[in-house]
Amino acid sequence: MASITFSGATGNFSFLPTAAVSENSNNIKGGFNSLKKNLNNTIKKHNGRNLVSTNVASPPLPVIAHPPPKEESGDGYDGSHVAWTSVRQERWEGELLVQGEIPLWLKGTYLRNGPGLWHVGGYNFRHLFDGYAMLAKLHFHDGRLTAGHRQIESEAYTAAMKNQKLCFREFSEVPKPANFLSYIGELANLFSGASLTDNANTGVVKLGDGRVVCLTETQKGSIVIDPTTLDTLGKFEYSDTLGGLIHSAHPIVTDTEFLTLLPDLINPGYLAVRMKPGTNERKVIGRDDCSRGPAPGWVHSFPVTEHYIIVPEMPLRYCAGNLLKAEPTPLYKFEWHPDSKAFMHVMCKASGNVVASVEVPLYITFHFISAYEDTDEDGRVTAVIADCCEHNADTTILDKLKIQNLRSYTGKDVLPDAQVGRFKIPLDGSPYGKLEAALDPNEHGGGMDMCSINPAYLGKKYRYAYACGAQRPCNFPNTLTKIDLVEKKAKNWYDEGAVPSEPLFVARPGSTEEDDGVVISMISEKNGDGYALLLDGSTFEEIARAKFPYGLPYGLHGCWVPSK
Ligand SMILES: CC1=C(/C=C/C(C)=C/C=C/C(C)=C/C=C/C=C(C)/C=C/C=O)C(C)(C)CCC1
Ligand SMILES: [Fe+2]
Repeated sequence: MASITFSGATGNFSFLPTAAVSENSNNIKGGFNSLKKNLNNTIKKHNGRNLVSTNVASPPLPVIAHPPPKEESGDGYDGSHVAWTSVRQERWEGELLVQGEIPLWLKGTYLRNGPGLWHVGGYNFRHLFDGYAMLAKLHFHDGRLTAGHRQIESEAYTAAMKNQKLCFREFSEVPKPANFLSYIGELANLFSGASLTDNANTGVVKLGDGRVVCLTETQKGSIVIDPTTLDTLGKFEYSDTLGGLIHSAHPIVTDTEFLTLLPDLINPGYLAVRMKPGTNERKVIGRDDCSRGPAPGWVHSFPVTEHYIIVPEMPLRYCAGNLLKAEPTPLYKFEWHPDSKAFMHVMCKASGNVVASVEVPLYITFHFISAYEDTDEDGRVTAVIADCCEHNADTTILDKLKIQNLRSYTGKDVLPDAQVGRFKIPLDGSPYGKLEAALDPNEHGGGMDMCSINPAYLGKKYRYAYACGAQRPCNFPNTLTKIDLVEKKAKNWYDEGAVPSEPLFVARPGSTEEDDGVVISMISEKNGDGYALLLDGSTFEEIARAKFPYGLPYGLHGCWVPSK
């Protein structure tokens, strides 16, 4: 879609034709007229306002971003915290005024994906993970910052907008069948995967060949986007015949490969697969049978070391019965099976052989931080260490992430505790592994999730992790935390009322220290505002922030696309 660029006395800005089409507007075609109206308002309001940027690297900039009128969200929610409020409009792009200094070496685009719209045709979704995907971008260039956001045009989103109703099965939502016959058809669609969503609202990755793909847990929800325009380019079609409907939402992606796990719901186990850059074909590395249980454990993410793929087998297991249900069950598509125990498996990347399968204490994790090989004094690998954001084996976190619970914060401390869970998986044939807190959880306020590390340390022994932590009372992680796994200390960033999204570490080119770089996050504020935030990776002090024209909802995961 072409953009229209306008230049004025106070600077120039571009506005995409559908940018002013409110998500609530029933008349999509009428959007262009309202665009023109908004545009005239924008021009009038910005004429003569020449705000000075405090960024010494760039010339004074006009404010070129203008919030659209705050419309009623359409879901009966007045938006007291923008983190849990549907995005105001389908898309926007503009340059932001920077306070502080963006390092001149920071050249590239931070992309962040996440749910952004939780209602359709007057119907409100129940869970955070149900929302239609919204991509946000922060493009850093010469100390300046251009931002934008846009809904991903998945089939699920497009059909919902066209028909003004839910048309595909989301995390907790199921379309209502019109009658019994359509219910039977719906069941058939479920078995074929046709009724599952392709709403790619979880993550975004840059493949080794440069393609940028948004992902969710359904394989059909792999969608290629343009990292500059945020255009939806089309489905990422896997050209192999591996089949299956779901995969891990967090593949491990490097310049040379894409590794992921495909859970097998029929013969409980996992296929580990590899896809090379420039291809769409996944090849099997190996298969890992589940040790126990009626189905594989939920595998939202998994870690790797230099030589191994670590396959987690949580007692929170997929449940085919729950997949078929029309109403959400207490644990959605999953079931908690403590009797089936918990395991960690280690598969050799080269041979596909499973070299260790150990029972570990019960655990709940969605996000692994990283893993590495532990060696003895002779350099022999004796164990694998795998770290994760672990929710004290308590599934209640899933319920806390219901949109209603997030919106109805009363000031009570309701966020369940979490820890940096450190697994030690012996490779000497012993049947048991260990799980312990890697540091005192009070260091990060007891809550924690949404983590990243310096990507150069993927699979290697590392010291620092960046995550969201908690300053209590809270109902959701509300700090950014830098965790030092050697000193067993954390340094925390906090801004009252702020909900920060997953911190992403970008290394300074040529750096030799693990924490030499910046940490990028996007903040949703209680008052409806929001800003991009840059922290120094080493001191964890703020170095720059830039206010968005209006706050954006909370987003899940991001990636860095360096400029060429
Ligand atoms: C759509 C279907 C599914 C979808 C699964 C999805 C969208 C899962 C998303 C999971 C995410 C975003 C997990 C994030 C966790 C964040 C936490 C715990 C933060 C905690 C803070 O304290 C299936 C369920 C796969 C079934 C098929 C259909
Ligand atoms: Fe995730």
